[in-house]
Amino acid sequence: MKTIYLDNNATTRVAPEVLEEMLPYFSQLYGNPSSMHSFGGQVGRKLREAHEKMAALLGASPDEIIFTSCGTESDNAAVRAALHSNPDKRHIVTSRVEHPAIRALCAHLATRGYRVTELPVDAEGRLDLEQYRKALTADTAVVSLMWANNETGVVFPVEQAAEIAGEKGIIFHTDAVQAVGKIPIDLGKTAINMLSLSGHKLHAPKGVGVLYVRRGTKFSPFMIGGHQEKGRRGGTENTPGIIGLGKAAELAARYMETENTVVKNLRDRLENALLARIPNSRVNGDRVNRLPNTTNISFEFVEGEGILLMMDEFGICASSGSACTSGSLQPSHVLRAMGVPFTMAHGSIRFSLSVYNTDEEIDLVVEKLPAIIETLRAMSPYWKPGEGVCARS
Ligand SMILES: Cc1ncc(COP(=O)(O)O)c(C=O)c1O
Ligand code: FES
Repeated sequence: MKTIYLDNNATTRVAPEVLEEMLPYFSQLYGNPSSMHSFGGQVGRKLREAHEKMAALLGASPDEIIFTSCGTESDNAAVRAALHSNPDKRHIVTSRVEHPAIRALCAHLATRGYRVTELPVDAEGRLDLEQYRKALTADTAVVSLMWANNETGVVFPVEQAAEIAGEKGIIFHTDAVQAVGKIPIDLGKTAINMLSLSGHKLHAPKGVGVLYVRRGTKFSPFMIGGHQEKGRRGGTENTPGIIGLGKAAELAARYMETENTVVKNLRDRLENALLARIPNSRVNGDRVNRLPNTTNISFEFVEGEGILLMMDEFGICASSGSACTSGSLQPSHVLRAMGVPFTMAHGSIRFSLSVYNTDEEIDLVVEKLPAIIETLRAMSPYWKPGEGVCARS
C-alpha cells in the first residue's frame, strides 16, 4: 500500500538531494572538522558552507548560525542564555500555545523562581499585541513566542512583537521550527535576537537544529565543552546532519514559492472539499495568517484517534489534536487555549502537506474521509447534530 504522508509538521522526508550531499561524510570523508590535517580540514570547510547556506535562507550572517542537536535544544539554549545574561530579571513572557520545548521549559523555570506569563490567544489562535505589550515589565528578561503554530499553522506577528520587546531592551526569541522554509524570513530586517529551527521539519534528517543568535546579543553556551561552533555549542559536530541541513536550507529557498502556490493550493483544495462534503466540520485557527501547508479540521462528534486509525488502513498519515495518546482525556492545549468546544476539539485532525504531495493523494483523502466520518458517527450514540456531547467525555 502506498503511504500518503500528510504529517509533515511532525517530521518530513529527507530530500534525495540532501541525502546525496550527506552520504560521503559518513564513510569516506569522516575526518574531524577540528583536526589540523587536511583530511579533517575539508570537512571543516563543508561545515562553514552549511553556515553560509543557512544564513542565506534566514537573511543572517554565517557567524550568527549555531548548529545544535534539535529544535528542543535550540529553544532551551535560547531561553536559558537570555536568563543567564539578565541575572537580575525573573520574568518570562510566552504564550499558551507554545510547543512543549518552550512550554515545559517555562513550567520548569517557574519552579526555579521565575515568573512566567503565558499570553492567551483568541478563538482563531491569534495573539493580541496590546495585551502582549502590557505584559512586558521592567523585570522581563526574555520573550519567547513561536513564529507559527505546529498544530494549527497560525502565524504570530513575531516581527512586530520583537520590535516592541527591543524598544524595552528585552531579549526576543522565536521558535520558528514550523515557519522556516514555509514563509519568507529575513532576520536582518527584524529585531529578533534568537531563533530556533529544526532540520527534520525541513527535509533534513532528525537530530540537527539551528539556533540563530543576532550579533551583539549576549550568549552563554548551553552545552559547555570544546570550542566547536565558535565556543557557543561544545561537542563534536554532527557533520553529515549539518551538511544535510545546509543543503536543505538551499532547497527550502528554492521551494519557498512552490510551498506558497502549489502546496497551498493542494491544502486549500483538501480543506474546501472536506468542509463541503462532511457536515459539522470546521477549520481551527485563523485561515488568513496561516502556514501554506497546514490545516486543522474538526469533525464534530467523533474521536480523532478513530479517524486516524481508519485513515491508516488506506495508508493516510495525519495527526490528531486530542491528547488521549498521552493518557489524558483532554484535547490539545492549543485547541483548549482557543476555546474550541470539546465536541469539536476531540475530533480534530491536522493535515500538513509538503512539496512531495500530489493531486492524486489529495483526491484519495477527499474520496475516503467522508465515509470514515460517517461510519464513526454511526457508531457514536452522541451523533445528534446540535446537541453536542463527546462520545467519551
Ligand atoms: C514548534 C515546534 N518547536 C519545537 C519542536 C521540537 O523540535 P525537535 O523535534 O527538533 O526537538 C517542534 C517539533 O515538533 C515544533 O513543532
Ligand atoms: S480526545 Fe479522546 S476522549 Fe476526547
